[in-house]
Formats: sequence, structure tokens, C-alpha cells
Amino acid sequence: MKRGSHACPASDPQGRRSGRVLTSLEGKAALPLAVDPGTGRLEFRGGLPPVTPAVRTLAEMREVLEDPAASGPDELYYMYRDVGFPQDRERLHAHGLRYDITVILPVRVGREFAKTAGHYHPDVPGANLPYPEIYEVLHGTAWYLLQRRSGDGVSDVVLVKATPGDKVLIPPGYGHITINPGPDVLVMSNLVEKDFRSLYEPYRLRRGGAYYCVTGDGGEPRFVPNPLYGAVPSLRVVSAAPQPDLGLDPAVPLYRAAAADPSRYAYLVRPQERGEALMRGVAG
Ligand SMILES: O=P(O)(O)OC[C@H]1O[C@](O)(CO)[C@@H](O)[C@@H]1O
Repeated sequence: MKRGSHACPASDPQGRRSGRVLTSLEGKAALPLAVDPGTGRLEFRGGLPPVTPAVRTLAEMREVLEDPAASGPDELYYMYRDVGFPQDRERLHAHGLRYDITVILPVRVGREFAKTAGHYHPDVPGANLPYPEIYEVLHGTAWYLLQRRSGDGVSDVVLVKATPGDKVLIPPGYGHITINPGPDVLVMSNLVEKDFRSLYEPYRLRRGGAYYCVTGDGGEPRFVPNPLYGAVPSLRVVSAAPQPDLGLDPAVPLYRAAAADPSRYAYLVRPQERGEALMRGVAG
């Protein structure tokens, strides 16, 4: 048996393939959690209060797909919002923060790799600066496709490649999609201001992001521009770099760092206090 795995039967509320060996997330998440790689469902252990996930269905995603009529599984990803032990959640809430976990199945929809719907964040009230967000990979591989809105189009498109432990700061003003380009289920966490509502309309209007991630001839992922954006800047690829001064350390789970000292992440609520430092992750 693989280290970090447990041979207990997985639950399968949707009646999908289950009963597989669960993969523990405890090492990377610092929470007693495991994932069923077949169903994408999380198992909450050790007294961690279970959360019912919001489900993103293929029906909802059609308007942001390269091919809106493509076939794929009925359910694409699961969003477990506000995860944590009660005392930690209260501490995070007191600082205006929330910790979520998202599970993206390793599937294709037509020739597109599984991805999130994509959204921008609204401005912080009175600051004329949108909220940033931190993502962290707990299992699998994540490709974060970021784009900066400019007038009717986009002025910058960046792909940040991340593997377990990596943390990626979505800078103010960048919309984002997460792609699962790998053969494994992707499990990632995020830390974000707890109350704002994401803005989906710009992505819906153009049927997704500035690029689609599709299967190449050999089955490998490759990017094709979305023609509804007109001319798009070429894709800049960067890797997820540690930023210790922003609390982004690959060796320290985000949950542990945030629960221990939520004030380190005050910049997610008041980004105007950190200014240009928040743009470093997308610098060329
Ligand atoms: O809202 P979308 O584009 O479906 O993306 C989902 C992701 O966004 C979040 O709502 C946080 O921004 C997460 O819960 C989740 O990972």
C-alpha cells in the first residue's frame, strides 16, 4: 500500500465508482482529510466537521467550454467551502478570511482538460483594487491560467504551474481558471476574503478564458487561443515561487500558517497595504 493511503471503503453519494483506496491529504493540508481519487469526494476524519460540497456540473460549465456541446461526465469539480476546526474557522473569520478545498477530477470535456469556470474578483470597497487570493496544491498538478482584464480584452495571460506544496497568489485584477492537466485527481486549497462574490460574467460572455487547454495529438496538454477574445497576448509560463514575506512557503501548509497567525494574510482583505509586492508572482 502507498504511504499515506488507507484501505477503508470510500463513500459514494452519487453512486459512482468508489471503494478505492483513499489518499491521505494530512501531510500537505495539515488537516485529517483523505480523498477518494475515483469519486473526488473528501473524507473528513479525526473530528474535523464535514462540509457538504457545492458541485460544478457539466450543464453549468457548457457556457465556458471550447465546445458547448462536448460530452463529459455530469460532475466536474467539488468545492468544499469554509473547511476547518471550529476554533480555527472562528479565528480566520475574525480576520475576514475563509479556507476552502476544491477537488477537480482528471477528466476531459470533449478535447478540453478539466478546469474551473473562471472568474474575476470585485474591488475592495473604497480601494479601487480587486481582492487577491491564495491557492495551494494538496495533491496532483494544477495549472493556474491568469488573465488581466483591459477594456474589452486582456492585456496579460500567465500560466502558473504548481505541484503539491506550491502556493500561488492570484494578484489583484487577474481573473483565474484552474486546469487539471494530469492523470490524477487535483486537490487544492484556497484562502480568501470570506464574503465577496466572484464575477463570472466576463468569462461567460467570451465562452471561457483567453486560452483553452486541449489535448494534443499525443494526448499532451496544449493551449489554443479563444477566438472570441480577438488578438490575445502570448501565454507567459512561470512557476510557483516561494514568497516567505507573504506567507507563501512550500514547506508550510497554508491551513497551519493561517490558523496560527491569520494577520499574516491581512493583505487578502486589504491588498492596498502591500501594493506591488502582490504582483511578484506574475512577474516575468
Ligand atoms: O468559482 P469557480 O470559477 O467555479 O472556481 C471555484 C473556486 O473558486 C473558489 O470559489 C474561491 O475563489 C473556490 O472555492 C474554488 O476553488
